[in-house]
Amino acid sequence: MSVNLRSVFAFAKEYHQKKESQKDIQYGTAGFRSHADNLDYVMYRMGVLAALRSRAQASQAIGVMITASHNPEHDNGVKLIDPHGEMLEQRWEKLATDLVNVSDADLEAQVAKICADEAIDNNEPARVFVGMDTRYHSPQLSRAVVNGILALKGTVTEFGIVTTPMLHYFVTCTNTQGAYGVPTEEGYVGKLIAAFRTLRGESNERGNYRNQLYYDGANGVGSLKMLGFVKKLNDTLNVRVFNSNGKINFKCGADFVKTNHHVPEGLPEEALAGGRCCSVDGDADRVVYYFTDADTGVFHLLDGDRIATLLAGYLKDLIEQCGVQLAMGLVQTAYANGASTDYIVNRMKIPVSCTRTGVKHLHHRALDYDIGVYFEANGHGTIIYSDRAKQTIRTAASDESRTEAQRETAARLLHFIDLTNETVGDAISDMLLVETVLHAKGWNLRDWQASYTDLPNVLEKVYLADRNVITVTDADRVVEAPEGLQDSINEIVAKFPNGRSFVRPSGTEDIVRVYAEADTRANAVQLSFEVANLVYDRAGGVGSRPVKMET
Ligand SMILES: CC(=O)N[C@H]1[C@@H](OP(=O)(O)O)O[C@H](CO)[C@@H](O)[C@@H]1O
Ligand SMILES: [Mg+2]
Repeated sequence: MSVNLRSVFAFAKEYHQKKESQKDIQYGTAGFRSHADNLDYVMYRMGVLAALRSRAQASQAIGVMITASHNPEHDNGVKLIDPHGEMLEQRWEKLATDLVNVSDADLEAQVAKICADEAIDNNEPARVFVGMDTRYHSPQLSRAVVNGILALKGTVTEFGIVTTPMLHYFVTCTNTQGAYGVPTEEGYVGKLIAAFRTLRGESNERGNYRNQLYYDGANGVGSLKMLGFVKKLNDTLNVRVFNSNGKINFKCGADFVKTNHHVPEGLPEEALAGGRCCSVDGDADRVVYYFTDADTGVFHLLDGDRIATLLAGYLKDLIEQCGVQLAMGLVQTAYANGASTDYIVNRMKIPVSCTRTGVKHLHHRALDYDIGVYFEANGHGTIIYSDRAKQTIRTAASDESRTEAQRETAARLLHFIDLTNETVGDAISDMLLVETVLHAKGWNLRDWQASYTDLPNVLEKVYLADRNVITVTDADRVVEAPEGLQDSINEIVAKFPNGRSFVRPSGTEDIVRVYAEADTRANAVQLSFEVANLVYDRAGGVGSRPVKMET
């Protein structure tokens, strides 16, 4: 097989043209994201790049996921998945950005340059997996990706509509020759359900834990797939799925619930009486829990920080019980609530590190531990176990010198590992892990919430003429430019007890995010208001000034 690079250009010129007026875009926190109307040429070129990436990685399978996750319906996006199921290597993000931003006329030369720089032999096979979310424009964009792969004579496997974490899983299973599981939807569902059933044991209820969950599917692929799970779960877990047929992420889903601190629309009336609820996002890689107090009507959120503490605490107990020595650590971002960090370090005695925003950074850091638990506050995260950890636990499960209880605990840990989608944050897998721990402890959400009290916090958006005038360092916590801005933020923060605030340009939207937390809601709101206005003044704010949020 020989590849004529001219075909890449000819194909693009004929079917996937880039407009002259198209502005440059960047491979951001989670790939390219934009209005769906602007993405056809981006998709085509990402198909081309995925084929090149596969060849650069000894013809291993590469994933291309078409989704804009929690963004509104009119947006779409694309992200690439590397051979081990992780996000695309950062060096290649730059290649992706450059490839997307050249003109059609320069496309052939740009592809040739990547081939030369990366020593890619286009006679080698290229293997690419393609998946998409439920947005109505995803199938059309998927055609563009497939055409890009075919222009480079790659082999395409189309998985159709899948969650982002499912596609990561398929890539990993394939490149491990099945060691991680069977790379099909049945293989994925079967692995999770088998582990979940075993961990649940005989009884579906225990202590304060009730076998009823209300699940907001964000009108996306997460609801579609959950409905499939529900059939197979039988009564092991009663899940009532809602928001399965409307506009994606519209007044629902994990991002809406976390950002607005409010129940989603569509929540069944009965759930308001203290029912255990969760929301996933548009591509089902995030999950948050919540309940409404039946007596007071107050809404309580259990976010990604909370999920991290629940899972890490449970794992720590199991590890101690089975008497193995494994180093465990937790990874957060600057958006983690200060109270959660304090609880993990001082009460749970688990080391915590803080990385830049974006799961690729957290995942990378979590690899430093035998058992690395990482979660963003918004509910995106997972647990990864080193080969050493798996081997140690496997040995303990059959070690006759240990007590029977220790062996059983080790066996339980192995099922817990099987229930985890280690490749990336996975709303469904994470939800089943949370359900497993709550069931084991006999907890309702109030019991879970009692472990620590969140500091009141605010997350706000500020619109600037160019968000990139703000640059940050130290895991997003310190502003480098414009000069002097950080000093001014520090002066404001110092006025508030337990105050903390930072700003950074978003990697997924054309905005700057301001985060603030303090001892009271009123103080968090005031702190955020002052910092947002400071940023608006010093960094070129556009549109109306930031207003004060409700307290
Ligand atoms: C504050 C926040 O939640 N930021 C999100 C958001 O990134 P931004 O770069 O902040 O837009 O989307 C990312 C992708 O889903 C996610 O990883 C990240 O945590
Ligand atoms: Mg998502």
